[in-house]
Amino acid sequence: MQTQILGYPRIGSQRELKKVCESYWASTTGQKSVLQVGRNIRRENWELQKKLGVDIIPSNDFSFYDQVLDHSLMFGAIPQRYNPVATKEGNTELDLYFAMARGYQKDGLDITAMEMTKWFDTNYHYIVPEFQKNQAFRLFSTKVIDEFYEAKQLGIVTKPVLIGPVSYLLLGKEKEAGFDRIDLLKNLLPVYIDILTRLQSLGATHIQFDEPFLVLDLSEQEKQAYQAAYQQLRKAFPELKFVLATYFGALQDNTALAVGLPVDVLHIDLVRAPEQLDEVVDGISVGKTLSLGVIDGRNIWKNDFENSLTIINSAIERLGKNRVWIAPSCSLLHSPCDLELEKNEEVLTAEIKQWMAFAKQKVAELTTLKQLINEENSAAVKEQLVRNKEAQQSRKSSSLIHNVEVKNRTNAIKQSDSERLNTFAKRRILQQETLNLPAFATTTIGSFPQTPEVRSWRAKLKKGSLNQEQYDQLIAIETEKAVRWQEEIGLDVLVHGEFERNDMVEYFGEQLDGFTFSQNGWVQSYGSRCVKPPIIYGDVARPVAMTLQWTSYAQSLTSKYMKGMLTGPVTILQWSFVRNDQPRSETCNQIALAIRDEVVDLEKAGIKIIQIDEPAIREGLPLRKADWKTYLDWAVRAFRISASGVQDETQIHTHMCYSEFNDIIDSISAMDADVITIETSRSQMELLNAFADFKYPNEIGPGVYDIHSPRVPNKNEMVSLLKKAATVIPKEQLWVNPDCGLKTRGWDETKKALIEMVEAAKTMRSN
Ligand SMILES: Nc1nc2c(c(=O)[nH]1)N[C@@H](CNc1ccc(C(=O)N[C@@H](CCC(=O)N[C@@H](CCC(=O)N[C@@H](CCC(=O)O)C(=O)O)C(=O)O)C(=O)O)cc1)CN2
Ligand code: MET
Ligand SMILES: [Zn+2]
Repeated sequence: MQTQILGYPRIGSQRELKKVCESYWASTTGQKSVLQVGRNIRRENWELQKKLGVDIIPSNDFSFYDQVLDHSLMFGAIPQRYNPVATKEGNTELDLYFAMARGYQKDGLDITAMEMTKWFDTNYHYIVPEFQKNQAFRLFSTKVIDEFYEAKQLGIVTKPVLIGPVSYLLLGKEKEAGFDRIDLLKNLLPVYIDILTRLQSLGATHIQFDEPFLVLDLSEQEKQAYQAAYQQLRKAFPELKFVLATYFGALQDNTALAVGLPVDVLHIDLVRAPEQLDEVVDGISVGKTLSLGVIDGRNIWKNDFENSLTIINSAIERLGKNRVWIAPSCSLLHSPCDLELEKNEEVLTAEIKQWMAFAKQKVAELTTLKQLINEENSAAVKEQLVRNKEAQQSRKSSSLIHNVEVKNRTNAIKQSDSERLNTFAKRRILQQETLNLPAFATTTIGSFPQTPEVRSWRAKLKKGSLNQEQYDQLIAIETEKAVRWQEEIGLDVLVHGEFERNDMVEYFGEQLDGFTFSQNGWVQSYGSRCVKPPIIYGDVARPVAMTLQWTSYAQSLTSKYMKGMLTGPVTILQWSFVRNDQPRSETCNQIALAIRDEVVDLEKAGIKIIQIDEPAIREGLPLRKADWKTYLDWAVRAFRISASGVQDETQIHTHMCYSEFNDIIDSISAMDADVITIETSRSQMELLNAFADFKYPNEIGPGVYDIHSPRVPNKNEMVSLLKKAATVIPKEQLWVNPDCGLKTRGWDETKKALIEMVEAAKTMRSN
């Protein structure tokens, strides 16, 4: 029995990649150091996996920004608008690559970035491939080949990881009418063949194809594409061992398809979908190996060895040891790097830490499981099993986890707790009277630039070189500056800027019972941006108000409306590492009650507009349609519980980004927020159609500019987006705002862009 890894975190255990990329973008370091950091991270990852005893180690799981974008560059799927960047003297392939990811606004060029969206149900974002009708593909970037060679030079023969051809096409988007992207398969396969030819000649023996779409609902045509693609690849490479990786769910009705594809190893996710084991084992043909994803790649809890051994042994009984591999459930991209770096017991106590495993520890667990199976039962290995049992037992019986009051309160939630007092139609009249806002009211989504300076104050507070009072003073000044500036440029509804928050989820987690934290448990979210998801280990409660002080302070500075700014229960749940000992819905209700109390406190303090962000509500949607309703019912209800403790006059906003709303618009509507702000600019208002078709009754702020790119939009382009919006949504319902918060931007570009945005709103009013 062998072990494999599908992918390893690539940010570096000290976020080296983030740091060097950001310096490169700021022109404070050269390309050489970027490439060097990349090489270092790859080497460390390979050598670590080797040292920890992994049999099949991946390559090409590294990326400077995003693995899907890597593939677009590899296949030469480079939108034409980047030609000037590609041909400009002095620009390298990496410059072209970053231009596609982030847009390009220099040397007199002004080119928008490619769209970004969520990677399945994770908080990772990928760059969406753009396809034209007669899209041609050719081998452009040789990264996968170079990295295989690089590892080989280090003495490690790796398994190159490719996104499979069908999933790659399905991840993309048609940029003109008149074709279906799946029909591009025939153009694409020759490039795969070219790549595999080169890899094989360099000595590759195994190739991993990631085909996560196999756990989604597939059309007949897509199923046929799978057959066609893998038969053609198999025919071209009878010798190479193909590892087909599925993850994030069960194969279900695609089981027959998946087990029938001409590959050598099939990987399945047995953490998300343990129930699929029997059916897959039944179906898999002689000669094929099954890779069991038994270690959770999406959470930080220690593996339960006894449970895993049962699963593995049951597969071995029927397939034999030679036809079974074991692995983490999915790429470890979604796990933090190394628990050993967590040394501060005041942050993460020893009791809770012993229940956890990060990427490196998961790799070690994998080897231990293999040793236990292969009966390399040295005393040390047996000892591991005993200690693992103790850790599981300690968690089950810990007094830290349960809070009777919280359980009683969630059990007592009534229907009326999730309902506003009156319908939106009635509330709207009252809110208009109270608030008296202009048409095309302008606002922002909450955060203003988290400059290195602001972050450094927090770092100093942690280190003790600033005390709480000094820190608060600095934040107060920054907040006041932001308030004054918003007044000056004439925004209608102001925000306090979120300067006091490290992250919109972690900040709340830090103030809630039942949460703990890591100091260095970073996970890539997109590009160089990382999150440090809080860890929910027990029942959640709010001991004291969380945002009252800063919101009230900001409101006291101005006679304009200050929006209260909260993160909603579904998003806090979705962006945390959650308990696996109770249903997610239960944890979500506990959080909802905590947020509800905060909303009520803000209202009491005179805050008239309160935004409850739910950017992750779409992301949490199950991958299979059959499971949607159950999820949407509890998720929408949790949001409504958090929002319904207030009077009709209090205006509740919500905000979402990266959301394909078409298929869940009724649930979005059922959230019954008075105003929803959404991300629409990168898709040119396309997303609004769902709201228009549904005749969405409440107010909407479609984002008029992309905040993920440093590019500054001008007034005219925002006016034209707003005009486009006004053709599908009655203008009385429209707000004007950016796509999302501005924390990742600098002040210079933020100021310029918002001044243009306010001007755009004025133009709309005068039309
Ligand atoms: N959780 C979450 N998920 C989300 C979003 C989000 O905002 N939060 N937004 C969407 C897009 N994703 C995003 C994810 C991360 C960031 C982001 O800005 N991340 C920051 C880190 C934010 C943070 O936690 N900052 C901390 C720690 C900052 C830090 O790095 N400190 C330095 C020290 C700084 C110094 O000495 O000056 C260090 O620890 O080394 C703070 O401000 O306190 C980053 O990567 O740079 C933005 C968007 C979707 N998913
Ligand atoms: N209020 C948050 C902000 O402006 C919402 C972000 S959604 C990812 O940063
Ligand atoms: Zn957002």
